Amino acid sequence: MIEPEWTRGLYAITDEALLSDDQRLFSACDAALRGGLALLQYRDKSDDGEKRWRQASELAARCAAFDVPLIINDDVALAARLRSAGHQRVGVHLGQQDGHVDEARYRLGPMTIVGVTCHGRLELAERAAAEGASYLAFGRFFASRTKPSASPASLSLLGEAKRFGLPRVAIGGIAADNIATVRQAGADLVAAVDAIFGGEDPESRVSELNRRLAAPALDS
Ligand SMILES: Cc1ncc(COP(=O)(O)OP(=O)(O)O)c(N)n1
Ligand SMILES: Cc1nc(C(=O)O)sc1CCOP(=O)(O)O
Ligand SMILES: [Mg+2]
Repeated sequence: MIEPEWTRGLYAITDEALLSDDQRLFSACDAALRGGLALLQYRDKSDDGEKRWRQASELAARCAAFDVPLIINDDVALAARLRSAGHQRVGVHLGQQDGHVDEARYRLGPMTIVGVTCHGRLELAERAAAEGASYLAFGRFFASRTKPSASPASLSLLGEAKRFGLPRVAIGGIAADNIATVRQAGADLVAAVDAIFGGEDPESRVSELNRRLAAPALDS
């Protein structure tokens, strides 16, 4: 089977504190897309529904121009609304408290990307794989400024999770100086917030992360 292009590479995640208004959000995401992303996740923990709809629909259009899927964090209803509005390459990321894969698939369609947080636990990955997840996210692997409270995970998980046959995402404190480590440990996709959006010039940051990601993993 030919792997879809989104299954390897860099996965950028937005943050409403770092990208605090529409202009910053859209220009930073455009720059990151120009640098070369496999996936972009819209992560906004506010309860401002009007803002979330406005920003997510604009990002969906910008991602479509780069042929990059947009993943909506937590919110299946928002993803469903975007799909109804014609944004077909919109998926969802679910944490352990964010609902079930089968329900998301039922609402969003069988081909939709539905990613699942598995923290540092293979049994969560096994369950997510059995329920039909599109990718398995593990972390955090390093100290994270964005989510310091995230529980730590061991790098050896990434190799062990190969048996599920799904793309493995590594997240948490990943930056230019450690991205090769998670790649070598088996990550197919590497997710980052601060390393991409935590300073000037997201395009150069993404290019540099991609350059360091290019080394093949030992288990590929
Ligand atoms: C790619 C990716 N991996 C993990 C997470 C974390 O999801 P969750 O545990 O639901 O926590 P919040 O992001 O909702 O705070 C993620 N968003 N993306
Ligand atoms: C949203 C999120 N989830 C995590 C997990 O471990 O589940 S770590 C994290 C934050 C990732 O941001 P940064 O790249 O800035 O560390
Ligand atoms: Mg969540």
